[in-house]
Amino acid sequence: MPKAKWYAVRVGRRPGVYANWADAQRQVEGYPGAVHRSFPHVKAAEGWVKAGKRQSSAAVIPSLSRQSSKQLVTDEDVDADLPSIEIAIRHKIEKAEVIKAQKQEIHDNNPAVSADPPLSSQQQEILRRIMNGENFFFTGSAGTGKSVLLRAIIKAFKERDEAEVIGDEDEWRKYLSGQNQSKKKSEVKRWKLGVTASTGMAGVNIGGSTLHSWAGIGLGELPPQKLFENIIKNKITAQRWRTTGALIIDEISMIDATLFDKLEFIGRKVRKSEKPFGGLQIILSGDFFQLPPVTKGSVHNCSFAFDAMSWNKVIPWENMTSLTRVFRQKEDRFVKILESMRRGQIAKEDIAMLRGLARTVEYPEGIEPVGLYPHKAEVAAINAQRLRALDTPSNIFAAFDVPGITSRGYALDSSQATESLNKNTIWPEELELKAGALVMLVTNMQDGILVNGSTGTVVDFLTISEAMANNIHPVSGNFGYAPDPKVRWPVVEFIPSKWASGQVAKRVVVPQMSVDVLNAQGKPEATRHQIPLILAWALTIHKSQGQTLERVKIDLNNIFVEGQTYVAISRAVSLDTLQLTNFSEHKVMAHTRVIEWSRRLEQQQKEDDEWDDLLANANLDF
Ligand SMILES: Nc1ncnc2c1ncn2[C@@H]1O[C@H](COP(=O)(O)OP(=O)(O)OP(=O)(O)O)[C@@H](O)[C@H]1O
Repeated sequence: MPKAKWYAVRVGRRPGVYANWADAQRQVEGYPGAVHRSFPHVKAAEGWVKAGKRQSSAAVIPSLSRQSSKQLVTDEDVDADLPSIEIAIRHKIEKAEVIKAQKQEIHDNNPAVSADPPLSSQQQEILRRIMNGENFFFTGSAGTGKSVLLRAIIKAFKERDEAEVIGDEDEWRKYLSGQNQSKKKSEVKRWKLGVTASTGMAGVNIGGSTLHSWAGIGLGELPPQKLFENIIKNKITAQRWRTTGALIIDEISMIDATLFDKLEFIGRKVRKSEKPFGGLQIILSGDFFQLPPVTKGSVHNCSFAFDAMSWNKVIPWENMTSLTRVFRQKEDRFVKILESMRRGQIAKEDIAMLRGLARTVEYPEGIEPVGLYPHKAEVAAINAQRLRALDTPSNIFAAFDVPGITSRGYALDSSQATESLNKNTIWPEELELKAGALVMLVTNMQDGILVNGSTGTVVDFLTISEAMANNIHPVSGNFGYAPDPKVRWPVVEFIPSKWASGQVAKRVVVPQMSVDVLNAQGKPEATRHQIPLILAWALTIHKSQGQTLERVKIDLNNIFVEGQTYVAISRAVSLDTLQLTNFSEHKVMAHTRVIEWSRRLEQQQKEDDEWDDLLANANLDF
């Protein structure tokens, strides 16, 4: 007899529980932001639908209570008239339920996974070798598709080891605490792939955690033996080290040599194997010519991961590859300039040409470029001043943060969750918007057209139904909760992404969505519900790393570290849409040790290629 299934529609035309998919499908198909799933028991399905109703009201209360403009709330909105103490009490009660329901949700809404292009043959070959179990380091200039390849690797692991990729934390806990002994150890699901990055923001971008949190090393400053002893005291962390099959570390350029060696030592000790990292497969990605490790002393004297004593044992020369094809920029001259700038060089004729880019670029749709600056303080001041200058009403959207569990198994409180989200994501705790504001999207949309870095202007504030009545659709992302139908969300006119897709300008409504800071088990440590926009008149170069900006204005006046000029300029897609002020030859800086090391890598690759050609052409008749 086939198993019974109940179809629960939380958000759709008529929310409820349906006995067959055809009925449920009618409620969700084509419905923006529809949320549904199936259950084996009717009670569970009903409970999930009810929990959804509570969640969606709880989710918007904090936003409503802090909106400065009444105009945002429609007349039927009763919550807005409740006394604030009553709202606070209701919020507290409902929050507990929200957290409970939140934990049940499988977080497959990874914002990083949008429609990526097919891999090039070089990307495919690296993917093949990694899936074959080899340790690997792939690098390449900005825009050569490192992030695209990384997402493909994560996807391939997930498809191959489906059930085991994330593992079941609760099952592990039970097993480790002596419950659940009916199962053999080999039957308990376990983690297979560690997805990490050197910084929280890079971790969020690939749907992973920080390397520090995965490894359970805190700041990583203790001696290696002490770190090892601390790790084995925490069963969850120790088991993670022992049972992970492969570990991804993105933005490896920001990990220093000492930390790399410490981690390699811990790998051997915890996994009781003398193989590098104790046999854990290591997959590294990053560009040493971009931003260097954050060091306590002078940034110019930092040590890089490739300086580590264990580096060559972990990654032999033949397992390091530089991606060669630049996809972000299409103009040959721009690609060549960037390539030499990456190495700290610039030709005389290019200096003159780059100085000439100080002009103002006029754009047909009137949407301004994003400004990139080295320092946080100047960014905040510019955005605040530009917003103040607009005489349209101000609308403030407060984030709703939900605490989760840390990698070590501790529950965060709400202020810790907010702290973690502020540190590890770019999503604002409070977002003030006005019609006329220049904004940037901070997540990838599922259509693959609007991406992290797409910019546009706020043109209006509308509820979802008002927007739909005007043929303006919500962005195609994962909302976490259904967008509150009573709130007037910003309508944004995004610039045409000709370079990415050949599409024309898009006017869309951007409601509240969600972002997770994940713990090492792939579960949320903290979740923020907020509109995924930031003000974009100014942005730090640091935060722009990894982004593609169609229109960009860069001021190099206060550049202070190697790689900064290169990171900033390589965000642009063409020289026509780049405005560059305060450019001078000495602002182009690359770290001398990175230059030397990279030369050796290229030399090695050249020799390998020559050998391959030689062998291919040789008449080897054995
Ligand atoms: N195989 C490919 N075919 C076509 N376009 C690609 C391919 N790989 C990457 N791209 C595109 O090139 C752009 C840059 O890709 P990506 O962000 O992965 O580069 P990156 O090397 O990670 O850059 P950065 O170092 O600046 O972060 C993206 O728009 C991406 O969609």
